[in-house]
Amino acid sequence: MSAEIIDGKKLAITFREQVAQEVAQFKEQSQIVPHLTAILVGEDPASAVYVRNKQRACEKAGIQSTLKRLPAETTQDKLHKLVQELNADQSVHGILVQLPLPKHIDEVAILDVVNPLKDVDAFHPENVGLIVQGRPRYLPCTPYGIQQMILSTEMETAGKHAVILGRSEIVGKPMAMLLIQRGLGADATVTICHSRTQNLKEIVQSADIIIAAIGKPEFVTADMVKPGAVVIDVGINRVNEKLVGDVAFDSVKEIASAITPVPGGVGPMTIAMLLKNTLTAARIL
Ligand SMILES: NC(=O)C1=CN([C@@H]2O[C@H](COP(=O)(O)OP(=O)(O)OC[C@H]3O[C@@H](n4cnc5c(N)ncnc54)[C@H](OP(=O)(O)O)[C@@H]3O)[C@@H](O)[C@H]2O)C=CC1
Ligand SMILES: Nc1nc(=O)c2c([nH]1)NC[C@@H]1CN(c3ccc(C(=O)N[C@@H](CCC(=O)O)C(=O)O)cc3)C=[N+]21
Ligand SMILES: [Mg+2]
Repeated sequence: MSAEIIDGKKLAITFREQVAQEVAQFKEQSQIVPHLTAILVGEDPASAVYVRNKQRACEKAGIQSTLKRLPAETTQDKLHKLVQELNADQSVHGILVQLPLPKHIDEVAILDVVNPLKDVDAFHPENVGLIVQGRPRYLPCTPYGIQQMILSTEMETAGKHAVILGRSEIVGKPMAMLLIQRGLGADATVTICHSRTQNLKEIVQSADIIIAAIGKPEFVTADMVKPGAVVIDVGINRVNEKLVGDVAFDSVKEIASAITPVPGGVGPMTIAMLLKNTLTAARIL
């Protein structure tokens, strides 16, 4: 039996329409246009895709979006000052610093400067702390989108074994935090795997839910997947000009009960959640 393909693009459109309605209402009441500003330093293929799609999505939802492009050689100090300027700019509600930053930049030091109230990625330690404590201000866009996709399958997550591949601050770690919370689309038993994990294949084989976020094209193969598992593919890899995920989609879909495609899966949902967070930012500022 072939898996249900979780249509992230379609689900994202539903969420974006909802946000667009709320944005329109908010504008009418407040006369304020929600405004997201992203900073992109240098070039990164996954960031390039993100930048393009999110600009378009913002426009459609009635959210103003600005992109600050800086050359790869930009100094720490210059970037730091730009973030401070945006913090002080009353017309900017959401600030997003595209990751990864160039090697010579201290990423953490920059992210720490973002006003936590404008931190729509939820990377600031204050926002991470609130997530860990189960009282989020902003939900991290990619994990939040993934949780919504899992909810859309109507699969019970309570008590299930979720195995996350990757321990990044942007996907793996916050994903684990959402799935261990009490409540709907959560209450899972969570294992995080990374490049030092032993017996990774056996651990993944025991998963009811697999979330692959390592950035290795088609790393998760059919022999690693328990029949009936739900498989979420976060990977955005460019292979011969094509977008490929971290899961060997064609073979895994024959074993899984549900699976997300790349493109058309997690990516569009990440953007939908970013729009939601930008509206939240405009409301709380
Ligand atoms: N669709 C979307 O919305 C988004 C997609 N992405 C994509 O998701 C992927 C992951 O991104 P991100 O989380 O930023 O990744 P990072 O590169 O920051 O982290 C990768 C993680 O994977 C682990 N890892 C690498 N190789 C292996 C391996 N062979 N076995 C087990 N673990 C491994 C690393 O382990 P260690 O810590 O030990 O190095 C690390 O924890 C990328 O393709 C990225 O483009 C990212 C964000 C959003
Ligand atoms: N501070 C920060 N926050 C991020 O959330 C962040 C980041 N930096 N750096 C880069 C990664 C990557 N990322 C993507 C989001 C959406 C798509 C996306 O829209 N994907 C479409 C692509 C469709 C296409 O254009 O081909 C899809 O998968 O269907 C891709 C990649 C967010 N990231
Ligand atoms: Mg660095």
